[in-house]
Amino acid sequence: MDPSIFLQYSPPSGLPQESKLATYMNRSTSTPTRSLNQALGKLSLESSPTSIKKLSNGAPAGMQQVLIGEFVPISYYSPTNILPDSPESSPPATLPPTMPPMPTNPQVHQENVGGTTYFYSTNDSLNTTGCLSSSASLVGAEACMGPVVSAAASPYASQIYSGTPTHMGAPMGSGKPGLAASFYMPETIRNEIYQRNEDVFLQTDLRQYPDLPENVEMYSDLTPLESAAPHSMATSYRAAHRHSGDHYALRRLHNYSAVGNKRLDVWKQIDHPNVVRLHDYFTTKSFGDHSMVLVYDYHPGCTTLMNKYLATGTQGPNAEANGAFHDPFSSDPDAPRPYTHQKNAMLRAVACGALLPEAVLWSLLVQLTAALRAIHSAGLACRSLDPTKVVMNGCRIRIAWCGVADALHPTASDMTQAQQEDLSALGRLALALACRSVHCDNLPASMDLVSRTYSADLKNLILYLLSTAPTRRSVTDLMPMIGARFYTQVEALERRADAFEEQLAREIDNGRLLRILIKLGVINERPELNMDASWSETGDRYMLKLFRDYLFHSVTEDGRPWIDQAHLAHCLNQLDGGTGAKVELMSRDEQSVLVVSYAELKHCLEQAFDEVMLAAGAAP
Ligand SMILES: Nc1ncnc2c1ncn2[C@@H]1O[C@H](COP(=O)(O)OP(=O)(O)OP(=O)(O)O)[C@@H](O)[C@H]1O
Repeated sequence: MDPSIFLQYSPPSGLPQESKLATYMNRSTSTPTRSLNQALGKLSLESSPTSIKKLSNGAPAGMQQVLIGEFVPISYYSPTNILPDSPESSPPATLPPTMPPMPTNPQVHQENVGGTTYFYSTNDSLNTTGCLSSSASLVGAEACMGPVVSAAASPYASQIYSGTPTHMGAPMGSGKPGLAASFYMPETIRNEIYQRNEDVFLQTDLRQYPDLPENVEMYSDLTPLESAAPHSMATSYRAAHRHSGDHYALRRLHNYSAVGNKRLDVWKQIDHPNVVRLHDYFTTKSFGDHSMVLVYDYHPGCTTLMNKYLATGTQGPNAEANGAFHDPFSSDPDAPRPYTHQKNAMLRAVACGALLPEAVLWSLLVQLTAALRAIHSAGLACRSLDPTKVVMNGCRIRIAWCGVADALHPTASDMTQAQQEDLSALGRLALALACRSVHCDNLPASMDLVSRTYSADLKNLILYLLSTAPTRRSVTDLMPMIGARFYTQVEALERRADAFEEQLAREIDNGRLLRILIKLGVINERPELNMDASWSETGDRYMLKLFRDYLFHSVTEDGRPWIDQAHLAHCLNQLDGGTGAKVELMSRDEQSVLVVSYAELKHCLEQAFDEVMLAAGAAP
């Protein structure tokens, strides 16, 4: 923009009455208090929207075109550019203790430049007000959408995405990652999250289960997790809590006749990342019998270790994809037959790369031993550690349905023996995973495979767990065998946490911008409010309407829509921050330009939205 076009001009008095801005300006009671030069000095043109060429076609005769250089999307993610005058950039401690209200009629200076009228706020307190208003409205917005957070603790100036941290990006000099990669979530994380969401919303055809009760105590929408086997003693369901709507996994024990036992209350206390948490248990007659129901956390997208790593291709959905080991003694006629015995089949598995990498095995073992350590130190035993009762989603495994054995056998008392059996069960599970077969009865052949393929530590750990010596074993004895692999696991988890934190940093502002868009949508072009048909065309709302036009309906010099998503996000961030940066809004009749700060626009937005909310909550 060439400022000389303003400087040479001596302003006429008055606002063109045909301009719709007159409606807004009529509310002003003040007189101009500073010169156009002063006002221009305050303009932040680097981020000004007027770099959009507008009005070239069909501009009324005599009107001065506001022609400014093509808008160049500067680095919107650089805090120095995005918030030139941001009042929020000063530390919260410097804010005045009280919050002066936004003046309803800010002092406005107006200038007509060759037929285009410019309006400037001359209220010097605007910056401060904008800052405070933004804090206030943050609380307002949060109160409307969720828990209130301390506005002062999170100034908006620092809430704009600052780019991928170097420790997450490609190393310098190793070539640029694609632009898309820097804007979008990696496919792996997206797929993982989508898969979980899909699982929660997946509806089973409940006509197949006509006997399912509509409600079971506080739970409804029961969906079987597995097709029921005939004469089954237990059935699993996903269900929604009737009050909170949260999903839970229910385990129903059919024809349950035992009385309650205290161990289930101890199970409820176990809160461990590798144990599916028991929340509640109750007996019910909703299924037509006397059943006991145990209520667990529901982990969407789960599959059992059996299905993931051990089932043959026809049995498990993931098995084929993961190169599952084909059991040489499978009853499946299509399964490859061994030409000699189990050992040969295992060696063939090694040759075709179907065995799990050792790092995966250690990751599973570290998690399982962590779970057992928590369970045993609580004075409990798992009693059912087998691959069908360990579930997995992502890289996390959890022992499922803990406490069911205690519910079924409340009088079983030898806990020490049960814990020893847990360790043996862990040994069998480790061997099965190492051989990728549940048929490891030929122990020498299986151990031979393990020693040929994996480290001595893994072999020793399995031997220790399977040992039948009378000496008492403990899960803590496994620690030296795991050794430094524990650090590998911790490092992998930290890297994963880094990746998720990086994604969170990218997406964290989306909700904030959505809330602003919702507010604008609620206000703009509302046909009428409180019987006032001109509501959206007057006062604060008119400014917002022009801002909406500016944001979404800008056109290039030759009339084509001008769309730059970075610019959109930049403007919405400025609005949310209520910064002192100025924006020039053109009236639709192209006769006037209103120069306002984002602080003023933010105030308008909050006022108008509050009005709508008030009207919405009013008694009919
Ligand atoms: N807490 C949980 N959250 C989500 N899914 C789970 C949970 N626990 C288990 N599952 C899933 O539920 C499905 C059924 O588990 P379940 O143990 O009932 O299998 P099953 O083979 O039918 O065993 P059983 O014959 O003993 O009932 C499995 O696919 C498992 O992945």
